[in-house]
Amino acid sequence: MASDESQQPGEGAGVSVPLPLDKLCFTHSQEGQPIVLVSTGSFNPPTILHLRMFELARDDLTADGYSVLGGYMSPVNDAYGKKGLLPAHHRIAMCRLAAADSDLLMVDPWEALQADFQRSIKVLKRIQQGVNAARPEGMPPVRLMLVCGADLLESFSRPGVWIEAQLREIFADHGVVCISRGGSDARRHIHENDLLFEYRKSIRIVDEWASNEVSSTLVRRFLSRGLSVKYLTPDSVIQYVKEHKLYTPSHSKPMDENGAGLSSRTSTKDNAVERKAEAALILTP
Ligand SMILES: Nc1ncnc2c1ncn2[C@@H]1O[C@H](COP(=O)(O)OP(=O)(O)OP(=O)(O)O)[C@@H](O)[C@H]1O
Ligand SMILES: NC(=O)c1ccc[n+]([C@@H]2O[C@H](COP(=O)(O)O)[C@@H](O)[C@H]2O)c1
Repeated sequence: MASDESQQPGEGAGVSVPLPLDKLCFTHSQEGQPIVLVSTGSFNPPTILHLRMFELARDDLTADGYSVLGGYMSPVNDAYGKKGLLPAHHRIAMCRLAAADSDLLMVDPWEALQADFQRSIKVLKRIQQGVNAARPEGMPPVRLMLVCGADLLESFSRPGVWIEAQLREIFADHGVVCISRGGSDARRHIHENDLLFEYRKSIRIVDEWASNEVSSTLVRRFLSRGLSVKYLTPDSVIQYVKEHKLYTPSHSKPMDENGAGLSSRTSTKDNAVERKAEAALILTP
């Protein structure tokens, strides 16, 4: 299905960003259909559960004969405007630190560096193009799958949040790996929603049997109260947070303090200028 197919890898509405490819394990491709995983989100900050999602998804797909070549975290654009969202350069830096120890995870800063909010389908298409352009000759096309928690799956049926045609494209062309999460019943949600039910075969539900109550909200709350977050997020992220004095009570104020709108999905001019200035720095891993 068509969606920005004309867009070249690394090219968006704003800053051109190379796709990191260093951890992609192209040699796995002989073992099964090649898959690359992508998770979009705030990652504010990344937690161990964000990292776990990729491990769970890889195990589940591998057990069914797929070959997972790598994975990407794509931090959301500042214009998403979620309350307390730190500027993208901090979230990109923390995601990179969190991904450093992973054998499959990379961070694609493209979405965060664009002039405006980007729909997830665009992120999937961009990474799909970049990965396939780099794949060795003779390898079958690599499929990009969206990895998410059950709460994100629930948002698919929230009016005005997603575009139905794009959801159909995500299901039909990519597929979703949905990780169970306390408070969300993914199976029931699929049963109760006609669109999700229609595409139920494109949604893999993976149960996390270890306790997974950790969220970025919890980590931010602990940090703003001066409490320990050790074992909830990697030590390198904790170090970064300390060095940059993030998630102190002043950082937890709504986004306008940081230069972006609260809930409108458009960025200010100042934000765009700042983002361009930061881009050179961010593009260097
Ligand atoms: N504990 C978890 N279990 C399953 N999925 C999770 C978990 N934490 C995050 N995710 C998933 O990771 C993706 C990115 O999430 P996000 O950055 O919004 O984290 P979050 O912890 O939900 O954030 P916040 O608490 O700030 O709302 C989403 O698909 C979300 O569902
Ligand atoms: N239509 C869309 O493509 C769409 C809608 C809502 C959220 N999203 C993405 O889902 C993620 C949700 O992140 P949070 O769970 O932190 O709100 C973000 O990366 C956001 O870009 C995409």
